[in-house]
Amino acid sequence: MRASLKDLKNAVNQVKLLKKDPGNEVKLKLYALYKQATEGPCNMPKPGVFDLINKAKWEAWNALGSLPEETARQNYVDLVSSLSSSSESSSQVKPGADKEHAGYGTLVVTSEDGITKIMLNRPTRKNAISTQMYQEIILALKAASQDDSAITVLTGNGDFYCSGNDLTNVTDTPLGGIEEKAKNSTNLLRDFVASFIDFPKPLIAVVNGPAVGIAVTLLGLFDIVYASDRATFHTPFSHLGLSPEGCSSYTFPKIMGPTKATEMLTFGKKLTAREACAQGLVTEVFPDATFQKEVWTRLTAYAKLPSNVLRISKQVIRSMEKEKLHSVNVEESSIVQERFLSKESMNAVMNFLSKRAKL
Ligand SMILES: CCCCCCC/C=C/C(=O)SCCNC(=O)CCNC(=O)[C@H](O)C(C)(C)COP(=O)(O)OP(=O)(O)OC[C@H]1O[C@@H](n2cnc3c(N)ncnc32)[C@H](O)[C@@H]1OP(=O)(O)O
Repeated sequence: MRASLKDLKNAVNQVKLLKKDPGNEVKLKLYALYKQATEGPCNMPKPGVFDLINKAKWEAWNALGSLPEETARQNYVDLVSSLSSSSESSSQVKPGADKEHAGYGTLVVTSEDGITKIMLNRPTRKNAISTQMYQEIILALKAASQDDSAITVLTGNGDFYCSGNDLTNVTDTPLGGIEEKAKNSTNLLRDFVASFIDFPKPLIAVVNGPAVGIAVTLLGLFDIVYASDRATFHTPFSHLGLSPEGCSSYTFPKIMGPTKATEMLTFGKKLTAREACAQGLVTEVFPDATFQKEVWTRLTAYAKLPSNVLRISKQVIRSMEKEKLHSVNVEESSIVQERFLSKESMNAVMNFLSKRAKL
């Protein structure tokens, strides 16, 4: 059942009773969701640069875009309920209770009911993957591969699933110059993709909104992909002077055939969720209004199956491909390293950054 207005009111009261201050970032998130749930999309003029607090509030609300009011209400209630349980669990850890894993700056990682959920948590940047986020996802997958959950889920916070590689990643050039930056970045890219290839349990993508770039290509390495009907799938590599990664040069032609894969990966054709489902990249599409409820109900049931059997089935289905996927990953990463240094790629990034600066 979706959260009602009464649930929202109760959750607002619950916030006042929290034992632990949830911190400014979470408070901003609560503010934005409340405004979206009660007033709809942000309709206020952007406050001036020196009005720091109101500007931060405005940005958090505005970042929710056209998120429907009922979804914002549900997200508010869910967030408060997770805060209440984590504030309880800090004083008394109940076996099997929702457990938030500490130590991540760009992710929220929780384990509950046999499911480890890794949520990308940079909603104001549309969950773009910063260098820190690449490193934290590698760590979170490593930890999830060893915990006692049956399945692992990757999803996004806010209105986007993920806007792909953070295009500002290239701006902090090390002493060794741009060549060293390209080498370090593509080593990280290779290790990041390898951690998906090697992940031993069922890995499920809950695609809550648009996905771009590497967030799309990686989907070929997931075991199930559920998408909201609001999600889109876009790989603008040629527009960025880049080449396909995430093993997509191998998985996409296998999944959808070489010509459809070429339209996406070479020509940057953006697919709707239904088109992506028809082409086999997405397992099932759900209406956005019921997406979270339907998906989590189903996953909770799946996670009750014996976890060792789920692991074994995944190995049986995927193990034959592993060696091939690793060699594709190494090859793709080395081509991306060259592309990073190309004029087309540098110009595309500079273009993006200068457009941002003018806003
Ligand atoms: C270290 C290893 C690296 C190896 C990887 C190499 C291979 C590359 C893989 C890729 O993923 S390529 C794809 C990269 N992604 C993009 O090109 C997307 C760029 N962003 C956009 O096109 C748009 O922002 C959007 C995602 C379509 C959203 O548009 P919308 O109008 O809804 O919101 P915005 O106002 O544009 O975004 C809000 C805020 O977020 C910033 N942002 C969004 N995406 C990124 C990003 N990928 N990198 C950095 N920043 C991003 C955007 O600039 C806005 O910031 P402010 O202007 O508010 O400061």
